[in-house]
Amino acid sequence: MLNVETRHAIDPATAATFDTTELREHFHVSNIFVPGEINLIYTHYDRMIVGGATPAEGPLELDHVAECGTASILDRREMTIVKLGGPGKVTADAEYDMVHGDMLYLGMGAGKITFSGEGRFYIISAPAHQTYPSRLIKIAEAANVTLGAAENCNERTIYQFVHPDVMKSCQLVVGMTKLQKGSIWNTMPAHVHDRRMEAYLYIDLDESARVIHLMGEPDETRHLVLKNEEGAISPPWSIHSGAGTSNYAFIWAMAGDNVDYKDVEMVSMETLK
Ligand SMILES: O=C(O)C(=O)C[C@H](O)C(=O)CO
Ligand SMILES: [Zn+2]
Repeated sequence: MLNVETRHAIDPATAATFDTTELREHFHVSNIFVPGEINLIYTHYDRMIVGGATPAEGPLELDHVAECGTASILDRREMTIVKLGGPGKVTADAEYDMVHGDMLYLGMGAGKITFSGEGRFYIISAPAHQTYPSRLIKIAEAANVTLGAAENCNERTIYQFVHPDVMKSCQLVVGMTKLQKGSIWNTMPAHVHDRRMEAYLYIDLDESARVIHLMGEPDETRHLVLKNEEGAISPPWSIHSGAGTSNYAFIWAMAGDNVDYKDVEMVSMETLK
């Protein structure tokens, strides 16, 4: 069963008027992993799609998505699939066996996608203009950078999977950030990047743990309280940062005008409100 929800783009002045329910309606990503279902959110931020596939009784197929207006979803798109939980398999232009934390890049034209096996598959897709080779990327093959310090509670390693230092893609830049035990802050100091939107999915949290995700323009911030395997859609004008009640990991994914991870505007602590 395929469900697709459309999220229209919200401007910062409108977002500043939202109450908690409205903020969550527009920016919160939840309930994407439902056994036997593929659930997609088609955003109008760089037309990024985020979603989940959770095979239960048998394999799930992703092919025609009416919102994309093509015969098959990857006819004019690229995709990254992240494996969460038990092992599983993706079949598209080839067969890919995946374990927790693996990322699979599927290039434009890779065809119908079949998900099978255990656990959940996190799906990220953006429009593409040419075909780059599909590739299964293990964490050991990702570029990585360690940032922060234990005394600032933000010691973390940023693993860059779909990134120019590792492989070519059209728009997608995707990775996973893992916080050390005792560290709770991601992306603080915060940044924005008007050239690219971003989506976060928080993972590896205990049932009772939460991340207070910060969003909004730097001088007009709001928050979303998120649990395990929930996320946030970050418009290009918004900061995306968070503090957890424990350490955690998260998957970040961007699409937009460039694939330059370092092309960001840092936000000074004086600006944050
Ligand atoms: O912990 C961090 O800092 C991040 O992982 C930041 C994200 O990768 C990001 O926002 C990329 O633009
Ligand atoms: Zn960012």
